[in-house]
Amino acid sequence: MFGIGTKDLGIDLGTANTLVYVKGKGIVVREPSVVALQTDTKAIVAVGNDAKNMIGRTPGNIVALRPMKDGVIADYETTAVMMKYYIKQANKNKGLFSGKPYVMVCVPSGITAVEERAVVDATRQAGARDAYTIEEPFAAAIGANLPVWEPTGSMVVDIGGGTTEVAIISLGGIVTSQSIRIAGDEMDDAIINYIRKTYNLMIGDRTAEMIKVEIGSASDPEGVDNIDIRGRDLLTGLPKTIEITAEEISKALNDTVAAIVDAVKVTLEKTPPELAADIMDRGIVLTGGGALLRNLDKVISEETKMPVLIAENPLDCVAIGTGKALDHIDLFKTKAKDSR
Ligand SMILES: Nc1ncnc2c1ncn2[C@@H]1O[C@H](COP(=O)(O)OP(=O)(O)OP(=O)(O)O)[C@@H](O)[C@H]1O
Repeated sequence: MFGIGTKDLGIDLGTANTLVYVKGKGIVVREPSVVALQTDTKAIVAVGNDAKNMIGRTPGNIVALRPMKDGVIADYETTAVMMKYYIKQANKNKGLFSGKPYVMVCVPSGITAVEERAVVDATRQAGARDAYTIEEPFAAAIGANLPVWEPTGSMVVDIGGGTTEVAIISLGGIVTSQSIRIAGDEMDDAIINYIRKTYNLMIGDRTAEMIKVEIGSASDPEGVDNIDIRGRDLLTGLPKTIEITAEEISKALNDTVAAIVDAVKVTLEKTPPELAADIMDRGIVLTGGGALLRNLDKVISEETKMPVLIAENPLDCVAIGTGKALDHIDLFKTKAKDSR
């Protein structure tokens, strides 16, 4: 069935980052989900890190774009091109696979059938022998080493760039879940809006993300330093530097954090009591880049009265889980056949 040397791939096709996991090797590609194209010919100028560095800095004939939005494909052709590039990259100089690989791709749990179809088709177009999908929070739970196949409740909150996925898992399936299109990108937008309104200063997406990572906090950022940021003064049109405090940024992030906490609470309210008791024992596990926001674990714990843990390597959990799910590919093949 498999070509000699063919290796299967797990791809975490994220709004912010794309990771490729090769069975038996681990994560071999980890790059931003960004592509830079010539505006007229659509020829690719750069993909990944090189393209991300161009965001907000391109001349008129080049555009740097993120083909994924809110966890789903916003630009089909560019997504396929990006995936093709990363599948090739996964094999670069390593000779990991010779034939076309089977590819497992993660998708948000709130995805529509049409959106899921687009992911499968784009993956095939990118060179997969066949493509299967796994729901992101399920992959995150596998990647965080939660006992997903056992008759016990596990709860995972995966906070990515475009979506926050909350799920209760038991016996190899999602019992109840909640997917909201509010996550890291929304935090960046909240910072941009706050700085524009308060200081009449326009900053770019990359600066906003840097501020969030450097001094962002879900609550009480005691001991976090102020930083200087640069942007364009909306009154004079000239570049300007201002100093902002961690308290201000924490306040700017209030609504986004509240929306994430709310999604966790709503999911808990829908959890059957036996599983809720299991989760009380083992705790809620946070994955995804958003899990690294200072004090987010504390705030969720205070609001839910549950223990909260951050997974080891939260940015890698979905990719690891997507890759590990390849060991159970037959389960996913059956599911794919059922829905086709
Ligand atoms: N230290 C940090 N503090 C806060 N946020 C962070 C930190 N590090 C990364 N992030 C944020 O995590 C997000 C990316 O996380 P991740 O790679 O898990 O998302 P993704 O899988 O690409 O997105 P999605 O799951 O929505 O498709 C970005 O918004 C990034 O800014």
